[in-house]
Amino acid sequence: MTTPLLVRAARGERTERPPVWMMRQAGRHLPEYRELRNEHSFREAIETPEIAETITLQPYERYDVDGVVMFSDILTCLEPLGFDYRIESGVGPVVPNPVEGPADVPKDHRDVETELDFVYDLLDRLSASVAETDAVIGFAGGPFTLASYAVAGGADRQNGAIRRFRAEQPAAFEDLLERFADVVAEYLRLQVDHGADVVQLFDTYASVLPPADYEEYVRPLHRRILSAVDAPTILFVRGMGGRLEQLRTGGADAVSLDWTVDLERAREELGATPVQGNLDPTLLFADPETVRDRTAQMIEAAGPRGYICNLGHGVGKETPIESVAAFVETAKNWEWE
Ligand SMILES: Cc1c2[nH]c(c1CCC(=O)O)Cc1[nH]c(c(CCC(=O)O)c1C)Cc1[nH]c(c(CCC(=O)O)c1C)Cc1[nH]c(c(C)c1CCC(=O)O)C2
Repeated sequence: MTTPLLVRAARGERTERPPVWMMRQAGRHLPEYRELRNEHSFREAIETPEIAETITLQPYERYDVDGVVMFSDILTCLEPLGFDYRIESGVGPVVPNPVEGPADVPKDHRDVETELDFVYDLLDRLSASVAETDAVIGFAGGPFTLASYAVAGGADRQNGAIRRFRAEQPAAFEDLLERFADVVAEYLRLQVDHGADVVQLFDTYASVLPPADYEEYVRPLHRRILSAVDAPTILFVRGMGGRLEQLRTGGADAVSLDWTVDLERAREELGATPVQGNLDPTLLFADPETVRDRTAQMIEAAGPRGYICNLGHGVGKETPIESVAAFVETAKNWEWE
């Protein structure tokens, strides 16, 4: 069996060129995605394995990236805990039955494998349709980010609702995070059973907590979740540039950095820890030549060992295809001397 390039980089190996994929590579910047979404709601698309497979493979076919990220959403993990959700166009995620007080914190969760069987069906398909040299990437949301949606009932600037909940109801806050951690640990563990070669944990919003609280409530859960996963793991939390040590010790094999972090300095601070990132996604609105230059500078700064070429966050909605292609090609044509 051939080990995918992306897996080798996530394990910290030196690779002949950096593997490349993009967060949110399947989605609204692709006309073929928008076309399919005209016919199906978001929930219908992620819950129908045939449709989710088609969407997952769209960026693979168009750009020949080194990994496909299963087309799904972090919000699926709300369901085993009894929360409903939908994605409203122009609004974003909506949770119609949010947590309002301690009594709304679930005591237990439903069976993850049964509840989220469409995800496992999707992964079975992807492991059959993706080449051995390329990686199938699974993922889940982190407990803080999921709890933020469950408490705020939707997107929430600065995550004020969950931060206030933690102050008013500290025990319930801790319980809620624990419940999500249970679901996410099981969810990711099963993704690997169904063929995920790598998994990424997105606790995107967790850095809004003060560092001491992050240390107390969030990091131990990341470590617990990731220790249950029998495949290379990547941890993404936005805004951790000043706290790289907290990210490095989160229990993942590799860390994913946002675009505000200086890659060369981060490499010095992080030592041997593999890194993924971190081109500013809005730079992809520049012309392809500029994108090539900036991507090359980034790869130079990262160096040949334990590095996965990616953006610092997801591909934006109207991003021009030619510039995305220029980003991917720069990594694919790279040769370390
Ligand atoms: C916080 C978060 C969410 N979802 C996700 C996160 C963590 C990563 C991050 O910080 O970006 C993760 C996510 N969401 C999606 C993917 C898989 C596809 C991929 O990465 O290629 C992944 C990995 C698809 C999606 N998830 C969503 C879309 C857009 C759906 C559409 O309108 O067609 C996609 C492609 C919906 C969604 N779901 C969520 C948001 C904020 C939105 C966008 C709302 C909007 O802009 O209307 C919650």
